[in-house]
This record gives sequence, C-alpha cells and structure tokens, in this order.
Amino acid sequence: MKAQLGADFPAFADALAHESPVSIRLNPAKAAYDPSGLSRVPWHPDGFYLPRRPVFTLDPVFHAGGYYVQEASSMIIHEALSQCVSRKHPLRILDLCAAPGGKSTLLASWMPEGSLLLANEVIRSRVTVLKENLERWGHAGTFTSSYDPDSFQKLTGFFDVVLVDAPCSGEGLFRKDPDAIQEWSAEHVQLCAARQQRILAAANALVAPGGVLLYSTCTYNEFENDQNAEWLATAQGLTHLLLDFPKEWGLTARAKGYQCYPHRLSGEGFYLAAFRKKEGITFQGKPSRYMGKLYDVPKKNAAAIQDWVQNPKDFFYLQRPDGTVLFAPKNLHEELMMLDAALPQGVWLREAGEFKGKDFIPAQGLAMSTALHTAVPTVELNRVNSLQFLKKESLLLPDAPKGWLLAQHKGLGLGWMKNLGNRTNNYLPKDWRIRMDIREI
Ligand SMILES: C[S@@+](CC[C@H](N)C(=O)[O-])C[C@H]1O[C@@H](n2cnc3c(N)ncnc32)[C@H](O)[C@@H]1O
Repeated sequence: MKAQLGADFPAFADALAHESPVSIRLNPAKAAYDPSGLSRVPWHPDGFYLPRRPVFTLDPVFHAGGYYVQEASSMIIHEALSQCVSRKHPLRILDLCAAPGGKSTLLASWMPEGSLLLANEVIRSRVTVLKENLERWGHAGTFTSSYDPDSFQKLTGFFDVVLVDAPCSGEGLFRKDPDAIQEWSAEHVQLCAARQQRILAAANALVAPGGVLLYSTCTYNEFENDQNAEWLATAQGLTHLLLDFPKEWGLTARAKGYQCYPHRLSGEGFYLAAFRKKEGITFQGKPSRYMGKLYDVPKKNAAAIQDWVQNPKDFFYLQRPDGTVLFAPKNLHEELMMLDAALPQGVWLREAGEFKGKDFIPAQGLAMSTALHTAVPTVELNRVNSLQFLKKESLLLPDAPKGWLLAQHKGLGLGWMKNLGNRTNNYLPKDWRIRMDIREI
C-alpha cells in the first residue's frame, strides 16, 4: 500500500484506525424509513449514512425490506451503470457472484421496468440468504440460481449487463472485518487473481454484443484489479469505459478502473472497472416449452389467486406437484423459458403460495412482494408487536378480522398470520424468525 499510495499512506493508515461508517440504501418500492437529517451517500440517490450502528434486528422496517445495510463505496455501481447503460428498454442482467445480495438489490432498484435480474451464487450454503434478501426486497423481476460460472455456456450473448463482484482477497474490508486480515496472504492474492480470470472469461462470453461487463472487488492490489482489467481489454477483447465521477466524491482513477480508498471518501476499499463488448456472438438459444415438472395452474386455483395478486393478468402461474404455486411477470415468460432451456435446473421462481385441498396458504415471498394485492386484509402492528411477530410468537388480535391477515409495520408486509379469534397462527418461516432476546425492548 505504501508503494501504491506514496505520500498518502499515513492518511490511509489513519483511516483504517477509525471505525467504519455505517450506511443504508433505501428501497424505493417500500418507502417507510424517514431519512430526514441523515447525510447522503453522494453517488446513490437512496444511500444514507447513519451516525452510529443501530441494532438492525430490532427494526421491523429492516425485516420488511425497507432498506439494505450496504457499505457506501459499493453503491457506486448505480452511478457506473447509469453512465454506460441506457435505461430506455428492459434489460437482461446477470449478477454472477451475488450472495448475500447487496448488489442484486441495488441492481433490482436500478433496472428499468420490465427487466430481468438473475442473481447467481455458486456456493449452495450462501443461496438461502441471497433468496431471502431478494424476497425481502420484493421486486418481481428478480430470480435466483446456483451454478458455477462455467455452467452458463448455453447463454452465450444473452445478457445486456453482467456484474462480476468477484470473490477476492478482501483488503478493502480489513477495517470492517478483522477476520479478513487473517485470511490474507501473498499466495491467496495470486489464487484470487487466477480465479477471477476464470470467472471473468465465463462472464465475458455471456455478454450480448453492445452489452456491458462490470468487474468489481473489495481489494486494492494490482494483481486482482489493474492486471485483470488489463487482461479483460487485451486477452478478452473488451473495450474499457471511462466513467466520469465528480472530483469531490473522492474516487481515484487507476489504469482501467476506479478505486475507493477509506481516506478519500466515506466508505471501504472498493474497485470497479466497466467494459463494453463491441462485437460478439448473438444469443441463439430457444425457449423450452415446459418448465421441468411444473404445470399450468388448474382453473379454479387460478381464479383463487386473483384475490392475492394486484394485477393478476401481468403474471403467469405454474404449479408444482405438491400444490405450490410459482409466479413471475408475464412479460418475462419467454426469457425465463430460455433460461430454463439453457441451465441444467433452470432458475428459481418466486412462490405465491400453496394449495392444500381448498385452502390457499400464501407464501412469505408474496407477503414481501410489491405484487401483493392491496386489498388483502392487513393488521398494522406497532414496533413491539412487530418484533413479537418476527419472533414467531402468537399475537392476540380480538378486533382484527378472522382469517388470513398480513402483518404490517409502517405499511410494509412482515408476513402472514391466520386469525382464529381466540388466537392467531403465525406463519413466518422458521428460518426468518428473530433469534435475539428482545425482552429488553
Ligand atoms: C464479494 S462476494 C459477493 C457479494 C455480493 N455481490 C453482494 O453485493 O452482496 C463474492 C461471491 O462470490 C462467490 N464465489 C466464490 N467462489 C466463486 C467462484 N469460483 N465463482 C463464482 N462465485 C464464487 C462467493 O461465495 C461470494 O458469495
């Protein structure tokens, strides 16, 4: 770092000795958090710094997907994309290394209406949190998958934007995450750089002619950043894009990318480089006719779902043999069928609920989705009751209507309850419940 920063090194070292800033990015589709009085992250319209780190677990708006806790530097992706991708038409976007989903939720809010975002995470154990975060965000155009980057071969030329937020040596996180220091070694840096090239080569093939590849890391060294960016331009034939960030934002231009340093801006170490594919192979694949073992929803079930989805005709519905209904925007049907044909196990669609005999049991994902019907019976809970609900406790609601109720806080859905009069059944999925002791509140 001394070699890289020269006279700036003491300021950098000093910044590392201070606490990391805390920042959040609000969900524009779920306005419930009042950011008055907070200072803004200069490069993101919904990004704000908090004066101190609260216990996010104790804020129901956090659970409802009202905001995502995201390190500020990485929000620069919003500005980078806005500068090099037109939002006049719907886009096909792939977030290749997506868990836990910070950039995916950013991309979902950034992308133009009618777009598709596939958030992929190869490590299976990290997919659950990715799915959960995207469900909380509530955007119906987002889908998840779990493949190695090489498994996407049949999607050559399919995506308008591919983001590779690569696994890296994490030098930019030493302040925020001291464990990253223990994992660092010169050998690990080389291993990361080689792995990044493998991922980038696979990613590059997936970009449509005219499309954009974004490469980011949270590290500083030249092997993972500059040299890989250079390799993308020379060996992979991509055109590197110049971005224009106001000087006062404090980003540093490097050979082919941009670096955030903690002593020049309020955020962690983050590197970003953008490339356009001028020429390449156009996607040739065909959509599949059927999606795996899914079949069309029987007519009576399709009629029942109309009460649960706001604009039911804007979506298509598929049913699993076990009665689970999946749904996705109709305008993405063909694209999803193409993904289904090209990927060994297709992609995961959002669950709407499950038919058990005559009963429809709405899914958690539907409670969180912006596609949920606004006429669904709701009960607004105060903070304490919301936290009890989120601990999966049973609430007494004698004045609320009987039957299915959407538990809400500040107008945002938290999950489902069934009110039986003398008690309520809490349908929050077990894995979503707060495990912390909340008695002190
Ligand atoms: C920097 S993290 C991604 C963070 C995420 N984009 C976000 O904003 O929340 C890199 C991710 O790449 C995944 N990964 C690890 N090895 C990989 C590989 N060989 N190919 C693709 N992804 C990999 C990791 O599991 C990790 O989730």
